[in-house]
Amino acid sequence: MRFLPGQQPTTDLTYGDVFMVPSRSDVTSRFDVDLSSDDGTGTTTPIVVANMTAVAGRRMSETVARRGGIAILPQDIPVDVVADVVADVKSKDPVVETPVVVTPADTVADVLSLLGKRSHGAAVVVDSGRPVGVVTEADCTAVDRFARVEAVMSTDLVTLDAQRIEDDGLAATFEQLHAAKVQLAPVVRDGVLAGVLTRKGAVRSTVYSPALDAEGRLRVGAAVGINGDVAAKTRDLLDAGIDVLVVDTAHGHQDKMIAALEAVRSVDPQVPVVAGNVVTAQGVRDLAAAGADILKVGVGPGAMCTTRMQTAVGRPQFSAVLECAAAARELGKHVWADGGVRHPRDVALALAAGASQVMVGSWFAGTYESPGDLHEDGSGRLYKDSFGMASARAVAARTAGGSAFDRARKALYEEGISTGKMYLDPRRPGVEDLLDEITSGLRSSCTYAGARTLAEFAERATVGIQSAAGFAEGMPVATSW
Ligand SMILES: NC(=O)C1=CN([C@@H]2O[C@H](COP(=O)(O)OP(=O)(O)OC[C@H]3O[C@@H](n4cnc5c(N)ncnc54)[C@H](OP(=O)(O)O)[C@@H]3O)[C@@H](O)[C@H]2O)C=CC1
Ligand SMILES: Nc1nc2c(ncn2[C@@H]2O[C@H](COP(=O)(O)O)[C@@H](O)[C@H]2O)c(=O)[nH]1
Ligand SMILES: [K+]
Repeated sequence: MRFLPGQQPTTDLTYGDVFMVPSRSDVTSRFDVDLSSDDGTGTTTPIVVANMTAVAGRRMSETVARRGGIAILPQDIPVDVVADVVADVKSKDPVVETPVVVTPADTVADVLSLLGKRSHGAAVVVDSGRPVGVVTEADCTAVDRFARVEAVMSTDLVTLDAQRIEDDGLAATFEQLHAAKVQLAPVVRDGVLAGVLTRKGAVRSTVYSPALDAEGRLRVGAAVGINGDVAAKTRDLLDAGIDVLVVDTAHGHQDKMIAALEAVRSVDPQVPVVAGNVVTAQGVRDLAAAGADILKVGVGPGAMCTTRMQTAVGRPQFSAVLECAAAARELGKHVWADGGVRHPRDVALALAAGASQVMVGSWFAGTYESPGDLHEDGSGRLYKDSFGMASARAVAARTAGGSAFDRARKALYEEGISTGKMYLDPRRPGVEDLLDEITSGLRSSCTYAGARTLAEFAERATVGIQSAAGFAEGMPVATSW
């Protein structure tokens, strides 16, 4: 990446401070851009779901890996639960999606409480393993909430055979759904429900490639903190089958992190080890020397984060990524840009600055696939609760096993908000909708720069510095001014 001629920055910059100019390009289609990362994590979409309790769980992990990204399960989740989630994610099909399933005897209230778990807008009704109907939210309106599913479901079913999907291909399957005027259909194998395929899912599976391990199963990562028996926890996580290990703490450039990395290396992990967070070249060098393959960059840009207000510590994220990526490149290492991503442009800028991937937290909290319960705010808008991993809420959960005295001491150090409210975008309520928005923006950014790969993008991108008015000019204007 280079700055426009004459524009060497004299101050640290964040995503909003910069823009990219187009360069002459011989990339004629956005579909020709390869978004795979080159950092050894096996992702084909450079998006990592942040290890936050309000964001990364089993549905998120499965859904994002199917579209080429990877989720990191938070350090606060007990290891046996991580093992269970990893096994579950790895049991999922890379193309056929996991449906919401109900039985004919369930109630409309049951359906309504479950529909928001996935983005399909429908549940499959199953009897003895076989699909017998489909029920949508529309089927559940203006009926008694205790009405049984069998009374409201539609039974003129279009089902897809798993083998035929493979034989005919996804484009033909899409046409079949289109001709039948349905948005989704249960997928069966020997008559038994194997999953569901939506029209959008069929299209997406032709545009994205899933992030798969050597055995063709979806990938998922997990985080470990720097306290306690780091080697033992690492061993347990590796035994659970994780594909990436993130060693995570707020202040990554500290001796305890270096000791934690030594503990991690002592168990000889055969998966990439990510460590952070840092924002300086020296932080990169020290953690790389201690054994990190990938450095996680970002102090204070996170939406749930109060570190900068509490401590004045941090660094505007674009400059932090730029400096850390340059230092990492010299060592043959990589960086992940972690936090502060609110628009697709931020992802493009982080990658232009040299990150191999971008970590997204709070933005993804506001989706059907995040772990939280769906709430309605009284005006009809849907939202989910989000909270920082250093918030009082998370600290209380993390220290639950400690003595009351220790918990009271820890509670003094709150560096995150406990009460974030992340609204679902009615036009993009699912995480795949956000991935579509991000990756289409990013593919387009790459063609503007004349890049076919992310490595070419980081090399070719030309960046300028803008005023607040420059940034505002780029905003769409939906009503007259
Ligand atoms: N990217 C960011 O800007 C930030 C991210 N977070 C996230 O919150 C989660 C919890 O992290 P964390 O608070 O580190 O908790 P951890 O449970 O990982 O513990 C941090 C350890 O580091 C010690 N420590 C020393 N200096 C600091 C410091 N300035 N800030 C925090 N700990 C320090 C603590 O000791 P002692 O308690 O005795 O001081 C403790 O032993 C992580 O997921 C982290 O990524 C949190 C804040 C900022
Ligand atoms: N200072 C804090 N940082 C936090 C906290 N919880 C998470 N984080 C960091 O934010 C990113 C995600 O950023 P986002 O803008 O996408 O939400 C995450 O990966 C952590 O590094 C916190 O409580 N305090
Ligand atoms: K912030």
